[in-house]
Amino acid sequence: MQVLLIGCGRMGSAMARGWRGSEPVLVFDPMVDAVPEGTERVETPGTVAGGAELAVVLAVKPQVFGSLGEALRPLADRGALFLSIMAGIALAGLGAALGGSGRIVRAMPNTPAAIGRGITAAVAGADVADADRAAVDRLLAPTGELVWIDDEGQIDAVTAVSGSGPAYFFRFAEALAAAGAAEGLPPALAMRLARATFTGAAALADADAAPLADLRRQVTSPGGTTAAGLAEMDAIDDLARAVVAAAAARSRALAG
Ligand SMILES: NC(=O)C1=CN([C@@H]2O[C@H](COP(=O)(O)OP(=O)(O)OC[C@H]3O[C@@H](n4cnc5c(N)ncnc54)[C@H](OP(=O)(O)O)[C@@H]3O)[C@@H](O)[C@H]2O)C=CC1
Ligand SMILES: O=C(O)[C@@H]1CCC=N1
Repeated sequence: MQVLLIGCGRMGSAMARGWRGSEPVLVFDPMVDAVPEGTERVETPGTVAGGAELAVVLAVKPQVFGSLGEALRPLADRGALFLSIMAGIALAGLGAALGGSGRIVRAMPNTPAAIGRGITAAVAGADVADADRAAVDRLLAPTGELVWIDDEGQIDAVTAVSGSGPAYFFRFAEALAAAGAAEGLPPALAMRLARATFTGAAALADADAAPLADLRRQVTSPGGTTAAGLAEMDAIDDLARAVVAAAAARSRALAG
């Protein structure tokens, strides 16, 4: 299947790198100086040839999409399959912008997609056939796991948990490093310890299927240091609730 990528920033270029060699990839992004090796730049997306065998991947910021819908309509008219990874923009809004097309899949990946370790949730529009789902399975395979959901109403929460989620873990590791420095460690050593602990804990959780609560208990000696630290973390549930609620609310607001 030929791919036309609209927007070649962080996520778009990560996906394009994964497709190289397996799918012919055209890129429309007037803002980037160079497109990824093995892909071809196009100047006017609406003139790209191809009908049902063309997949148009929407990877611009949601705020930019409004100015692009008109230019992409000819592709929808010719029956192209659309795959949107934009936060917030609902299938109904995408369909309206594309002149009523329902051959649209709305997906929410995350940045570990760049190394094939992402997780994406996707929901299909009304006119998406089984063959289209199979095409999306193939397109997203290089990015990691894919889970199909039936209820589009869940996408805002998905965005808030896994779409934005990598940033929360990075932020916590940054805070852990800062706390280590405040406790007297040289900042560079504190950051090294925090980062290695973060990636090591993630690798352990990946290698061991035990519930996370069990992995946590394995660290926590009764009456020991971890128990003392965890006792200070009671607010984490409310914090996580506020973080996810804020991100989900922002996702809903981006729909405009
Ligand atoms: N980053 C993430 O973790 C995730 C992002 N997403 C979604 O993916 C989409 C892209 O995000 P991300 O890759 O981070 O964003 P980027 O800003 O890195 O990428 C968007 C690209 O589109 C370019 N662009 C701007 N205007 C146009 C235009 N009119 N036509 C074509 N290209 C244009 C941008 O150029 P310029 O930078 O000069 O404006 C940039 O190169 C967003 O909708 C976001 O919601 C989804 C999941 C995770
Ligand atoms: O911050 C954002 O809006 C995008 C969507 C999910 C991750 N990044």
